[in-house]
Amino acid sequence: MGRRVVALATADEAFQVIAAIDHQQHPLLGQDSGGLAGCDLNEVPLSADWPAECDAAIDFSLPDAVGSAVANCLESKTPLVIATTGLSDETQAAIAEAVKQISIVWAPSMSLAVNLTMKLAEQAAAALKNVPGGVDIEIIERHHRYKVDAPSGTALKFGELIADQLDGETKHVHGREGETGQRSLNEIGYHAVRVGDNTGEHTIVYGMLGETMELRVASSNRDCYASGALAAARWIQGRPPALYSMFDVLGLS
Ligand SMILES: NC(=O)C1=CN([C@@H]2O[C@H](COP(=O)(O)OP(=O)(O)OC[C@H]3O[C@@H](n4cnc5c(N)ncnc54)[C@H](OP(=O)(O)O)[C@@H]3O)[C@@H](O)[C@H]2O)C=CC1
Ligand SMILES: O=C(O)C1=N[C@H](C(=O)O)C[C@H](O)C1
Repeated sequence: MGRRVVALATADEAFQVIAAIDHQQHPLLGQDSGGLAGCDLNEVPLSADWPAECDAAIDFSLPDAVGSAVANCLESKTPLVIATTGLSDETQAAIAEAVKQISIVWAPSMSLAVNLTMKLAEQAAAALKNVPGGVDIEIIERHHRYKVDAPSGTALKFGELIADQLDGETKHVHGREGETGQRSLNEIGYHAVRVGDNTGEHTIVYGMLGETMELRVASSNRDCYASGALAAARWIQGRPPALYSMFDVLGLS
């Protein structure tokens, strides 16, 4: 994702890439980040050091690395866009503390289509929850074989938003195996498929007695996430310290 953010930012006059950051041991440190991203050389070498100041930072990294991005942005008072998924409770607590001083956009999907589908999924859950016979809601996500967290942050967010629309307590069930017994009506099922180079696909199934409805959103490359993160970096300029979501950025709140 870092490569696509650098490539799209380089191609857009509204942005100037001033740093490209990876960890201390990365074998490509020192190489031109434009070259690594497959675009024009930009004389910004891949580095482990954060700049003293910049207008905004975008984090697509690993769950364990997000804490250091938050700490660095706090030090330089830099607005931060966090796209990394699978964050620990500790990192989430660090974000909650940081937003007292800096503005942060945090979302499991930067894609416009995904965020719009989340709104439709909420609406569908609210409309179908009292249907005669009940509705079974299952979330199926597909991603590339390299993905390290499951289910996707996006699938978890879909589940959270849908659960908020349902009555009573929702059980979140991850996969099924063996003698599971009959499905209860108060659960949301999650299924994480890992296949090839799939760049991200989510299907929300609403199964009723007599008919089934599905909402599906799929990317064909990863630029929807990179361009969404850049839009968030632009949107966050001048915002007061707070935790924002892509719903805020996209005007979907
Ligand atoms: N919100 C959204 O729209 C999207 C979110 N994502 C999420 O973004 C994250 C990154 O995805 P992706 O780009 O595919 O993952 P990659 O593994 O391809 O890239 C992560 C990069 O972060 C580097 N890294 C590791 N530790 C640190 C550190 N301490 N500081 C800086 N960089 C570090 C890794 O280095 P090394 O390779 O050496 O480990 C690697 O280069 C995932 O959590 C993914 O789920 C992905 C797409 C969209
Ligand atoms: O790792 C990925 O690729 C993606 N991760 C995000 C997630 O976990 O939801 C977003 C997107 O689906 C791509």
